[in-house]
Amino acid sequence: MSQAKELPIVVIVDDEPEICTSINRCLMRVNAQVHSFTSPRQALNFIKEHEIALIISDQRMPDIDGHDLLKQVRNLAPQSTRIMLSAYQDFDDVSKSFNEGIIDKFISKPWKNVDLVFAVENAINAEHSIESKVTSSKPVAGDIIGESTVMHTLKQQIKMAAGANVPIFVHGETGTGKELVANACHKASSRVKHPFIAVNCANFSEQLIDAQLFGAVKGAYTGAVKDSQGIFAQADGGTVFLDEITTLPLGIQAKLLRVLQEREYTPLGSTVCVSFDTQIVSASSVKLSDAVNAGEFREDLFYRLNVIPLSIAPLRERGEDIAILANYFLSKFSKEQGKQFTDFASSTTSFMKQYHWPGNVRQLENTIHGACIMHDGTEMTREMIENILQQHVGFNQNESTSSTFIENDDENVVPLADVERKAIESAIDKCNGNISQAAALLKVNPSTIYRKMQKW
Ligand SMILES: Nc1ncnc2c1ncn2[C@@H]1O[C@H](COP(=O)(O)OP(=O)(O)OP(=O)(O)O)[C@@H](O)[C@H]1O
Repeated sequence: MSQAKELPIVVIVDDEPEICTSINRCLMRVNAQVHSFTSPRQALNFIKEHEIALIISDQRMPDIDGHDLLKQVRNLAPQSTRIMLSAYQDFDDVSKSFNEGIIDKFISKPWKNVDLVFAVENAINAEHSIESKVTSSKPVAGDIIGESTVMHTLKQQIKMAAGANVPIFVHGETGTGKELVANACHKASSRVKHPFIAVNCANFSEQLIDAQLFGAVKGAYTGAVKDSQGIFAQADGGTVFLDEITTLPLGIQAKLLRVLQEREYTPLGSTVCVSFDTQIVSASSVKLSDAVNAGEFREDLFYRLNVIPLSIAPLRERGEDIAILANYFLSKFSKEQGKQFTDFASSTTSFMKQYHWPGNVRQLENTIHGACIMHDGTEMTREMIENILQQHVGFNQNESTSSTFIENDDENVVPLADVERKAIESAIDKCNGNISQAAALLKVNPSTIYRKMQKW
């Protein structure tokens, strides 16, 4: 066999010959044989005769569209990596193709060459290092623990969203792992070697968040004693994670919209425009659409940021993940604390599966951490967990019909919002009204409490 034949085969399909040519040019430095087709039918005929490693297809084509083409390729060459090129407005269709296992990744048009090369090289390297490639085992979103169907779907969506180079919005209750997901999107993209910088929008006044994001020149506001670089500049080439985006003051919402539209910003007090290249991931525990309806968030900014929406289910809705996460945290903290814990008593596991976890994974993590510090033994009992919950959120061991449990009897079910409110109010009471201390007890940001109080 000649050297050329051993190179992995990459197929490009786009009805526009210029697009084929520019992808070809972009992949010139990739170690692969690249074949391009303007006709999906010709591409299929080629694929029937050759073992391909990867296919990049346009989404909208006359005759056979990208979805149908890649579906056929999945059947003909299930081991191949399938990338769809798409204008992001078609995200719903792309998402469907993805969930059906038809595509592995999508890249928006116009694409960045670095993203395309990164995706192709990754796929080819994976292909070469693992004889039989299993798509779901690619090392993406690896830090996210969870085997439930919803978490599998989320991990797939992260793989797809990373590198698409359009804004991603992550929604989930407090402590569900929004920052973790944002970071996974960063790590799975070609921006991985550049910084990932997170900023909690709720922690600042309008002026400070402006300076924090876009920088400020000396004297722009009281306290600006020297020029400062904003997060957009610091994260250049990487990712900016804007947490609790709905708390952004309206003035900054307007500025952010302009910045995203024009791809440049002006530091506070300056007249010089600065262009930037960063991926934007934003997140909120409030649905963006709800914030828009409540008049707290600009609708035009909503459309800009919500291009790829990712949603994380609350922990209580993914029972099988509770045991997996709990075991992971037990082994981690037991080791860290020099303890002997190796397992949970079976009653502990069923207790943890029944509990509502209003603070989600963060609360589970902190509870097990606390139990590892405060208790000893080889098996972690239900009492140890209850004891920590009692200290943190005033959980009452004697209340058999405790509102913190998921009840089977519909009439006794207490809305989660009430459970959460009770936990927060009880923590605030314990701290004599000190929100920062209450937040520390609940292991959430003070901004989370302020936001919820505002809502009540
Ligand atoms: N699926 C998961 N696997 C492993 N750790 C997780 C997972 N989800 C969350 N965590 C852990 O839970 C904690 C909270 O996660 P994170 O800060 O990402 O949540 P969040 O939704 O951004 O919280 P907040 O709404 O308060 O900003 C972190 O320590 C994180 O590592």
